[in-house]
Amino acid sequence: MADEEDTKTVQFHEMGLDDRILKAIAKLCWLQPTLIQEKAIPLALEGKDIMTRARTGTGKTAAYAIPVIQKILSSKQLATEQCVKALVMTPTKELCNQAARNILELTNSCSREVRCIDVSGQVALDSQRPLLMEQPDIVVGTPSRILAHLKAGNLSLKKTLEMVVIDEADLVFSFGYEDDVKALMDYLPKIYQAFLMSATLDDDVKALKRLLLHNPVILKLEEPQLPETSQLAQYHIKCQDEDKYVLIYTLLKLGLIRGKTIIFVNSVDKCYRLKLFLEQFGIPTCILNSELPVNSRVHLVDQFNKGLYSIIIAADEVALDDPTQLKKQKQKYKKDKESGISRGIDFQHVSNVVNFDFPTDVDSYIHRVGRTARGTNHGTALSFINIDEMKKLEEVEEALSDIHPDGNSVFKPYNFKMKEIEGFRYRAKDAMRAVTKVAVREARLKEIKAEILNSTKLKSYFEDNPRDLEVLRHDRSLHVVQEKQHLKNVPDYLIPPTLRQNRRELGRKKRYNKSQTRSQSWNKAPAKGHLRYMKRKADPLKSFEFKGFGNKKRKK
Ligand SMILES: Nc1ncnc2c1ncn2[C@@H]1O[C@H](COP(=O)(O)OP(=O)(O)OP(=O)(O)O)[C@@H](O)[C@H]1O
Repeated sequence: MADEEDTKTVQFHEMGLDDRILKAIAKLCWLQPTLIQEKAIPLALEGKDIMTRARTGTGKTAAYAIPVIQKILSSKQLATEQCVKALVMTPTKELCNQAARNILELTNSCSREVRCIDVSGQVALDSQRPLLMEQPDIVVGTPSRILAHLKAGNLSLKKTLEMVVIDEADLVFSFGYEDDVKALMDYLPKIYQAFLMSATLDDDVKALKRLLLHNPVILKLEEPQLPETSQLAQYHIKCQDEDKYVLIYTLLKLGLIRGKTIIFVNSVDKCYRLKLFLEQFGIPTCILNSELPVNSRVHLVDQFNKGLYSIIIAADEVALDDPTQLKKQKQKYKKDKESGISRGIDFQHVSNVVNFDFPTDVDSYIHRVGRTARGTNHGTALSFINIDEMKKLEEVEEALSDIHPDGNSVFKPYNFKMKEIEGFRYRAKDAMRAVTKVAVREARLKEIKAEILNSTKLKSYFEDNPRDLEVLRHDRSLHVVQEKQHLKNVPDYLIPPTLRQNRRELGRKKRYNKSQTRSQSWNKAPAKGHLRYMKRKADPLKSFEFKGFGNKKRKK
């Protein structure tokens, strides 16, 4: 009985939270707190400084945002004057933007009683001054941006600040913000409550702790670095480098990878190469890499989250997006090279992560794969492995051995017989021929051009120089790789016999779904459990019998 009491999750409504926060949580459909939220929120409400280490995707943002909002709402009841009460710092603009949006979601029932602004945007300091003069309750920014505002006198925290948060704390120093954080200390009051949130507790986080926290509670959750196999299924396919293109095309075209998908590659060039390749088969994708301006990246992730795109091809190189930090960031660039794009970004409802190129280290694998199976969602990770990458796979296997303490590997092999898809290989070769160096260069230029046209900074320049704008608009690229009708459809004879049934079912399901959508207005909604079962069943990566794939021996 006592044990039952101990293991019972403390629910949100048992934490003494304001009704408006509970309403916002209900709107987000969060049924119960995640482990880190369950542990951190009550301690934070007691006023403790907290340092946490919790796995990626476990809801660390809400673990600090909920108590921060609760404390601000409570202080409002005392009719104190409007002032900045909380400072939230993260190492990149995207993460600032994301934190501010999460805070907004959690305050959307507070009818602007809690105001939060994100000052990390690429605009002049002066243009944000009026916003800061309004004394928002929460200010979000990178350490260098906050320091710049403090130095400019746009922000004053000495008398009013009550809470300081550093999210993704392990990246703060390695992104070159050490001096800024140290300089910032002079502008903070003597007493404040602080939270350090991190996916790892390394020496940098410990140094930050010494700098910012007073006698903190350390919440180091003893949990595997990635979710259990029941939530996250991890597969690998052993293949030659040149097979990767035909494989990804086949898996996508035959519907073996379905739902929102992030395909990771190891270079920006490869992003464009793969995009141009897939487009010829009528598979639309969008690209995410650190070359794109931060606004475009934020916009893209937003559109992906809204469901406008379903496949992102991402090259995870570090996002060196703050010019003032560039030199410092470059010095430590190597350390976080791999995690730049994947770190901390909350791509929502991602069904699959595909490592087209295997990541160069364990951390990077964890951060890439951590983009799926977030919160309480399920997901699948599939890694293409060539012979040279086997050692890296073993390193990841070793690092994730805590998921399967019984000694079994966390990876399941994805038995795919390459010879079954020979017909696809010819088509892939045909498509690959069009992906020349010139075409890739044109595609990159096209993207930069689109960015220039969309740039708000250059708007006034183009107003004064309309001819330049015209030239840019009409300067069409010479080598556009077109979608090819004959490649778009897959004739039946190309499909391996074992997959034909799968394809028929796919077609039937599509027709069934259409008729369901039509009739749903008068039909009773299916039970949630049934929906979950259907979704799992419909996920071919999980439900398909790969082992029988053209294997005559097994048929016996
Ligand atoms: N209690 C909850 N129930 C269900 N989903 C939740 C809950 N809390 C947060 N989430 C969702 O989980 C996802 C991950 O949350 P969040 O980005 O805060 O994780 P994180 O631990 O900060 O990850 P990372 O270390 O990668 O930044 C988000 O989509 C969020 O909406």
